Amino acid sequence: MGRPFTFINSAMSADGKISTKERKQVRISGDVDFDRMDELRATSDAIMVGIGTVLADDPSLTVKSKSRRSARKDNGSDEGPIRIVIDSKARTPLDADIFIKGEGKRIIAVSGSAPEDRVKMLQQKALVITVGDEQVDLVALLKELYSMGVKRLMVEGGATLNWAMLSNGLVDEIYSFVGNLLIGGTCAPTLVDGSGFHEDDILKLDLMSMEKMDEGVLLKWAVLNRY
Ligand SMILES: NC(=O)c1ccc[n+]([C@@H]2O[C@H](COP(=O)([O-])OP(=O)(O)OC[C@H]3O[C@@H](n4cnc5c(N)ncnc54)[C@H](O)[C@@H]3O)[C@@H](O)[C@H]2O)c1
Ligand SMILES: Nc1nc(=O)c(N)c(NC[C@H](O)[C@H](O)[C@H](O)COP(=O)(O)O)[nH]1
Repeated sequence: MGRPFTFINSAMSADGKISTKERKQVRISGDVDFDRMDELRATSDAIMVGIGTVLADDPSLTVKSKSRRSARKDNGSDEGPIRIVIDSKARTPLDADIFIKGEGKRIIAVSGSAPEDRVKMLQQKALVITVGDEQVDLVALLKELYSMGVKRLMVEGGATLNWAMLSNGLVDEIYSFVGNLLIGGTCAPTLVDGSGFHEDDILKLDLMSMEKMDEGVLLKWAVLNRY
């Protein structure tokens, strides 16, 4: 059984950071890049983020453009893609914007270590999928999403989830907007955090395109040696 075509979309500073050392959000994208992100959301079957991003940014993960929402509904889809949180311990707040804003299905992926009472509460708001013992088993989850009809999956970070998806060979392409700012900070999250690749298995990319956008540059990469 297959898995969805999966791409990471992210914005990072010129020094590779995706937020500050306190994990505070920084506006990196310009208007054109935010609109490009909106188009990607509108043309994806599902959008996935990690719980760290939900707790730090409380993103709605909604499609902002009314015409894009209408086009989805004209095609018989919900106005927004399925919104998925990778949340081992079921920590997604019940008043998170992904529950309050926009239409469309929500999925919370938890692991077997998630407290039963938290799982039960989240089941009022979303489809809860339990997969994995301590952390969410992303390989198994993507297979299940594919069987549910998710053929095109957008991953919007953050740093740790990007690492997990890439190190499991689950990412086909990376679209990275590099903004005209420097964030600095040893502890500031980067595009890919996690435990890092060993020098013998560094992940290789193929540059698909590069274009000036807003005050920065949009880089599109194909991920090699993926599964
Ligand atoms: N600039 C951007 O494009 C962008 C996009 C998204 C997030 N961010 C920033 O990134 C930061 C959040 O990144 P982060 O790394 O703290 O959190 P994250 O969003 O990457 O979530 C990681 C968490 O997901 C959970 N998880 C469950 N199963 C997992 C698995 N198999 N592998 C890995 N994690 C698993 C763990 O609790 C883990 O800590 C925030 O500061 C946010 O502002 C920036
Ligand atoms: N693409 C992008 N450019 C940025 O400059 C920036 N700071 C983020 N940060 C990721 C963040 O989690 C969400 O992209 C925003 O919070 C959007 O929020 P919505 O989902 O639209 O509510 N993402």
